[in-house]
Amino acid sequence: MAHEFPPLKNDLLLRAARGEKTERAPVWVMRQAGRYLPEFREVRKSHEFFEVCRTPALATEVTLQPIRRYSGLLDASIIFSDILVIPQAMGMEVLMNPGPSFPEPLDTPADISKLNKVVDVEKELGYVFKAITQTRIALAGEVPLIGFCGAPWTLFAYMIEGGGSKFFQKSKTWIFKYPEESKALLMRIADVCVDFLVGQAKAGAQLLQVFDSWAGELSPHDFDIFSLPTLVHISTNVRKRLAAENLPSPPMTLFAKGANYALASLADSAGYDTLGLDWQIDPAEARRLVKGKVALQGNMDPNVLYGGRDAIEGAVKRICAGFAVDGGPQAWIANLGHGITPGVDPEDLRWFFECVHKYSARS
Ligand SMILES: O=C(O)CCc1c2[nH]c(c1CC(=O)O)Cc1[nH]c(c(CC(=O)O)c1CCC(=O)O)Cc1[nH]c(c(CC(=O)O)c1CCC(=O)O)Cc1[nH]c(c(CCC(=O)O)c1CC(=O)O)C2
Repeated sequence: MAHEFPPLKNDLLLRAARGEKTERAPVWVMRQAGRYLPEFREVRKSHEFFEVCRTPALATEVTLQPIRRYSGLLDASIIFSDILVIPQAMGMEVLMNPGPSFPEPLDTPADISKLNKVVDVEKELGYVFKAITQTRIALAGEVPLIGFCGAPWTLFAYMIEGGGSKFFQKSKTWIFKYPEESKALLMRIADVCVDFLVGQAKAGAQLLQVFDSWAGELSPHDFDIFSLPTLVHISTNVRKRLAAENLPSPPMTLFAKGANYALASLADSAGYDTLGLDWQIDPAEARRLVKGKVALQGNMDPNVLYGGRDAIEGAVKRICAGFAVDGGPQAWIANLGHGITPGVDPEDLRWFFECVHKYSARS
């Protein structure tokens, strides 16, 4: 069922994602609804993390917090959720204490039988769809709403490591010792990603972002074998499924953190409109590698936000100049190179937004 939503008043994000010239760069930041905001910490005092994700009224409230606080400065909202809701939907328990931890990670391929055989995404993750629809209504068209999911390789690593990891020894053991079983599991995760993103688009998400946060742990060779095919599977099938129902596909962004080695090939053939960049690549070099085939998003080091106003202004100025095409913003979404961290002063983030408005403006 298609929903009727209030008309969109600010489409800078969608125009930049389509590669268009814009009067200034649209800006948002990954993790913009979160712990650096006192109003978020207030909600978290009385509600567990996954309770916020699973309760549409709470997810809507925290998604809107940065939009309210930075009214007129932010050009996108992102639905409050987490990449780890997919492993939960596949039957795994995930705790947040305070970082993610899986009491029963997958140890060997025999453990794959513990996962749900069929994942009913509507039943398991329908709460995200409800939150998206409610948030679209509450946004009243002020800015577009982004939906997202984790990429198969990153989720696979979490499911096997049982949480964050420094050396990725267990997940690497899987791909090198059990490559066929690994590829099959990665594709199973990819199928859930497809259902999840299609559901988010139908619920009202206006752009979809896939987070391959641990792509940089793979060698270029192994990325091509264990991640890229699943990323192509997702972009191709999300569009196909929506087209089959005569629905438009929202623009899609891939953030493959640490995989700047793959930028040229991702721009060529991964099937995404925008590639998100971490801070380890120079903007002009990224532009050169993608040859105008995709839009770019990023890429200020999130820790610059701890450096004070002059440092922030200097970095934004440099980045705006680095991404500019013919002297102005085109096909660029300003963002950090990864999520904002909990200790940032919200007023310093406001300054970041103000600097982007100032230095990216087409003269
Ligand atoms: O330590 C980490 O950053 C990753 C581990 C972690 C995850 N969820 C988590 C934590 C604990 C924590 O943030 O402390 C747990 C988590 N997820 C989130 C929060 C809120 C916050 O950061 O203050 C939190 C902190 C929990 C809390 O409130 O106490 C929400 C979240 N996760 C995510 C998103 C999407 C986005 O980034 O915009 C969003 C929504 C943000 C929004 O609505 O504005 C995505 C996410 N979650 C996660 C990852 C994997 C990252 C990695 O492992 O390097 C990623 C993707 C990424 O950031 O690259 C896993």
